[in-house]
Amino acid sequence: MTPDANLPASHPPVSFGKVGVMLVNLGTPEAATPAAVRTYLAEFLWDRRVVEIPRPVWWLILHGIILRTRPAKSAHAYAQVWTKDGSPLAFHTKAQAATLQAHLGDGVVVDWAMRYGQPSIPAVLEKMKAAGCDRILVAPLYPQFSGATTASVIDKLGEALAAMRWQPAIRTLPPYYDDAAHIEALRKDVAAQLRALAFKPEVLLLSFHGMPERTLHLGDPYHCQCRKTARLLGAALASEFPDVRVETSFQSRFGRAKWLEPSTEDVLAKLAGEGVRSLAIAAPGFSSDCVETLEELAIRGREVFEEAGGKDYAVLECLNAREAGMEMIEALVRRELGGWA
Ligand SMILES: C=CC1=C(C)c2cc3[nH]c(cc4nc(cc5[nH]c(cc1n2)c(C)c5CCC(=O)O)C(CCC(=O)O)=C4C)c(C)c3C=C
Ligand SMILES: [Fe+2]
Ligand SMILES: [Fe+2]
Repeated sequence: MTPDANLPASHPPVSFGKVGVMLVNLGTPEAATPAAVRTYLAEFLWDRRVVEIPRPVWWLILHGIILRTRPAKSAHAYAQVWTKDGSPLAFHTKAQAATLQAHLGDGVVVDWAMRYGQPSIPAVLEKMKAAGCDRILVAPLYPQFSGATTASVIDKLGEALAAMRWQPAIRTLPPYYDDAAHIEALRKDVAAQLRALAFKPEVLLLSFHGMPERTLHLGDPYHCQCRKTARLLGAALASEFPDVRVETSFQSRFGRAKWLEPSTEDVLAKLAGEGVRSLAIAAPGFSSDCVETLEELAIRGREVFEEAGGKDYAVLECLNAREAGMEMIEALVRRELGGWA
């Protein structure tokens, strides 16, 4: 459709007809400094989907305690994994979008956004609209659904759409925790990395990000979806690695409430204490490496395992923008675009 010659000069450009795909991940600080981490955490931890404590009480705890202490500690963790291209999470998400763009070709506009911080979902939505997109697939890059992650992306999207006069048609990518394409991508990628290790691990630990346990009792499917991913991946790996025992755990505990168990830290110490000497760890709940895999698992996890008597320890890479993961994302996206592109 061509712009209407009778439009007043003040009218924004009007063009239609393209399809957009927006990959969305969590978000990350702009720099590995306490100030930048504070800004990031202030937005992230104020989200009602993330912390469900009533607001006035939570404001006092967040601003009175957490934002005074945690930024320095977290900035130290980020500083250990920061790259010349910035935060690993942003770096990998950007690479995934570029690779997907190359796979899908110029007929589709691919971009990436972050739930917290930049590039924001509203800004990318406006950018896609300006590029002529009138149909947009929003793909939260979380295999397992949780209120704190997937639903929060949809909240932000709804908020952005509510502020737009003319808006595109929207589809969202469903969780893909048990999708055959996802399990096969994980199997291929994990198997290749296990084969390349200098040692044969006795245990493959699948570590997922944790959630407060009460969210499970309130009906959040996250825990069950993590368990199913782990069961399917374990079964898929069994024929090539019959002697590797697969275990599951939950990492990154935050706050005082009870979180999903068993905790990754406890499992690492327990396994080493029971005599396990060699262990590989994978994080199939993260679509890309980030501070939680590169610092918490690769640095602190190793310390826990070695201090408890473990010897050989390896953290496998997430799917990132490598072939197996990108083929899977492409397949899921193409399926969702059916009839659109
Ligand atoms: C993969 C799924 C994730 C779930 C579920 C999740 C829940 C969740 N997280 C916090 C608190 C923090 N998470 C932090 C980092 C972080 N979390 C995820 C993913 C999930 N979080 C990712 C990918 C990252 C890495 C971001 C990066 O920049 O690399 C952090 C910040 C780091 C720190 O200070 O430890 C916090 C805080 C809660 C409270 C929660 C569920 C309620
Ligand atoms: Fe988190
Ligand atoms: Fe963490």
